[in-house]
Amino acid sequence: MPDVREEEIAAEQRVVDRVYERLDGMRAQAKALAGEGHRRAATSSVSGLVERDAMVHRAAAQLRALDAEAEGLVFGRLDFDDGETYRVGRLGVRDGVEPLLIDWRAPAAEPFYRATPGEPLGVVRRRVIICRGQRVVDLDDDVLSPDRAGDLRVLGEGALLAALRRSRGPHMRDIVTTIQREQDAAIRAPARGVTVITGGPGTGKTQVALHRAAYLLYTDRSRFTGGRILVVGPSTVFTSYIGRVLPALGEDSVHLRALGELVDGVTATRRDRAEVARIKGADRMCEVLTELMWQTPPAAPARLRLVYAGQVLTLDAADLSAARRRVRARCAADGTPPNAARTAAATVLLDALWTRVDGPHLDRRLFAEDVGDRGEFHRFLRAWWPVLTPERVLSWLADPGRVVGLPAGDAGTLAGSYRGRAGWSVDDVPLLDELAELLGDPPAAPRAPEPEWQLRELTTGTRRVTTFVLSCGLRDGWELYAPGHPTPIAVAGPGIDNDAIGAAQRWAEAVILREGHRVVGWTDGYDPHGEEGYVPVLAEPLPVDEPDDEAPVEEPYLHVVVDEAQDLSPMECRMIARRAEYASMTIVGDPGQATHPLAAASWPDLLTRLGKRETRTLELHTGYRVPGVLADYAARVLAPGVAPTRSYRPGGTLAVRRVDDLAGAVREAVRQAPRDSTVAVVATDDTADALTPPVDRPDVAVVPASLVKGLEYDHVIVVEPADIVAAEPRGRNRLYVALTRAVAGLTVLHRQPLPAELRDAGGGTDGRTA
Ligand SMILES: Nc1ncnc2c1ncn2[C@@H]1O[C@H](COP(=O)(O)OP(=O)(O)OP(=O)(O)O)[C@@H](O)[C@H]1O
Repeated sequence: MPDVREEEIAAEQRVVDRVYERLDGMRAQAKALAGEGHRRAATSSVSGLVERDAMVHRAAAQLRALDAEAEGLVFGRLDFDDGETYRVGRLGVRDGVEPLLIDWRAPAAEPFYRATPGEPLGVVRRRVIICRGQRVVDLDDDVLSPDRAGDLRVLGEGALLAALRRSRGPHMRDIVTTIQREQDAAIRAPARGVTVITGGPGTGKTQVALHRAAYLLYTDRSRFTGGRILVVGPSTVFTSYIGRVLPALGEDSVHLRALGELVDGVTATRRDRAEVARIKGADRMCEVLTELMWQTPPAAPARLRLVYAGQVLTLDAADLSAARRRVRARCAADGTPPNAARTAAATVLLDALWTRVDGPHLDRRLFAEDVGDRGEFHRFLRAWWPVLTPERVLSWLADPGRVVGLPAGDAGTLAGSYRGRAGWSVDDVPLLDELAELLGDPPAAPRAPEPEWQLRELTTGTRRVTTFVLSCGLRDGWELYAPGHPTPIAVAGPGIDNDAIGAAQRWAEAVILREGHRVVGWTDGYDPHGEEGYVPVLAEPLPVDEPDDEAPVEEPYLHVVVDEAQDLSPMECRMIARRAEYASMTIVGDPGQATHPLAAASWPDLLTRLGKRETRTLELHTGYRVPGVLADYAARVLAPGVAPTRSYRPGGTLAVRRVDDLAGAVREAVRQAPRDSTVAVVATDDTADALTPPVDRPDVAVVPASLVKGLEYDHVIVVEPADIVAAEPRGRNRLYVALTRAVAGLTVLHRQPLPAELRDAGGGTDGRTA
């Protein structure tokens, strides 16, 4: 006889089967929608294409979401005190009007993450349904009776422990089944204003930030369409680690970018040393860059020489410098940026040249017209006042003589960082962004004038028309031409009499409508065949999304999420603030892990840098990554005043070893790490360069300490903590970050004495603590 549990599993299986059946139906519908879209495209009209694109896009998004969510689709069940029951899953699934599955982000699913015995919210039982593929394998029930109030440490303990024990892949997985109460409160906090989410290592801040993005997209879908949430992470290693979580959550309308990727066309992964980062990250770089961009470009000609009215006119280097200063002063008066200042530069140069002209009989205006039109003057002007790119200007900093506004020592350090560099550093990206803003855009080239409309123009050759043209004449029947097309887009054939202008116009109006335009009236006009031609007075586009050849206008972000925000320098804040000007924000971070030399002293300070005011702060207290024994060890280097995290994860092994041969000890520690686990060797950036993973263990990563933030591994081997501390002013925090990456095992290897706080670590410097 099957026991109660098996019966319950079988009952859940029946529901899960129904949901998957329905999912198959939804998939078939989405495929049919895509097919219909392609069929419409066969009409090859503009509106057909637009419609096709929209349909195919919608169908593809639906299919993607259905496929991404197919695994573990149903994961929860809530039983209420009024007898109502429903299932919670990764997607909302209906069968007709009956809701089979509630999307985890829907308000109705909230009790799944919030109900406790003390505050049951009407729930009598909360069940986690554990599936493997489409098969229900286990159930985990919380009975929320008031007599168990205070009994519950976490929600869905069995499922949570199972999730924490699950083996780790190279990518972060979502936590929709096991989101905890305080995390849920942060995920579902209102979108408006600025939400600060803070907590120690492993408390799920990154998870919360990503689930929050998915939640906001779900609850405010009409507002957030077309990629209008920006999520910023500290490094490309980090963004690729978390990159799979969002699609798995069913969302692809999010721009996920590392700090080093925020400027289009640049992907920076290298961080500068702390003393360089301190200079590049400071606000005063704005002045340094402003001074820099008005300087004479290195390749600019040093002399202007031309002949006018038989006289040789010359401007030498000193004259040209003076002229450049005058251009800058003029531009400062009306806020013209350098890239829009070439006209001002021409005027100033002509003024300077005119002072060289000898001859009271000569006319100033004629002189300016003559010289200003000459090719040689234009060539000089383009070389002397080129359009500048941020990359070009920033590279000038390799010359310390160009650094204005910094103490000599800093100027030398800054210039040194640009000599022999391999590509841009992450710390350069805010400077490139600032320069893009400061340099401005060159004035747009004047558009070619529209060809003048010629009524009843007679011509025999083909010509592209600028509006729809209904043409009748040389051939039988009527032909309709569309803007930009040299051949007719529709031919009425002999079906409409050559004299039936009204009928032909009605036919044309129908075709034009299909092309997404509305005709307001007809008049005579250019006829491609040289006979009778009629053009619409106005054929205005219908309000449809026409495919646009022009560069897309960048939509402002409506919400910006910043992870590891404790580390943002003032210049990085300016870069993010530019993208968040009209956006609400979620700021996520841990002051205990702040390593940037210019990290803000507090959240209010950081928000001031971003030009925002805090609206709400939510704190996460429980850590799910680092087992207690490792968390306690790491907390020894935690800055005073920062509260350590309460760890929920059981187990963990700590080994601290003093060794003579560091490289050999690293190899040995790697060898001992289980094969099916993820392993990282963390060392100072300089040492990491010299350590290579053993050839037979490609799964072992050697990670410079500066890049390990936000990542996690089953086993972490931290090499020479004293060096990590000594490498930078906030080296202690860097070490804290390195020590809090391990999910199961931490091995600390050292040849030098350990930093004082870590000495006498439980089992001694040679000990192993479990
Ligand atoms: N509710 C949860 N259920 C299951 N796993 C969880 C939960 N919350 C967090 N985790 C896991 O704990 C680990 C740490 O999460 P996450 O990286 O989001 O923490 P964090 O606060 O951003 O850490 P850090 O500050 O060190 O970067 C991850 O493996 C995550 O999947």
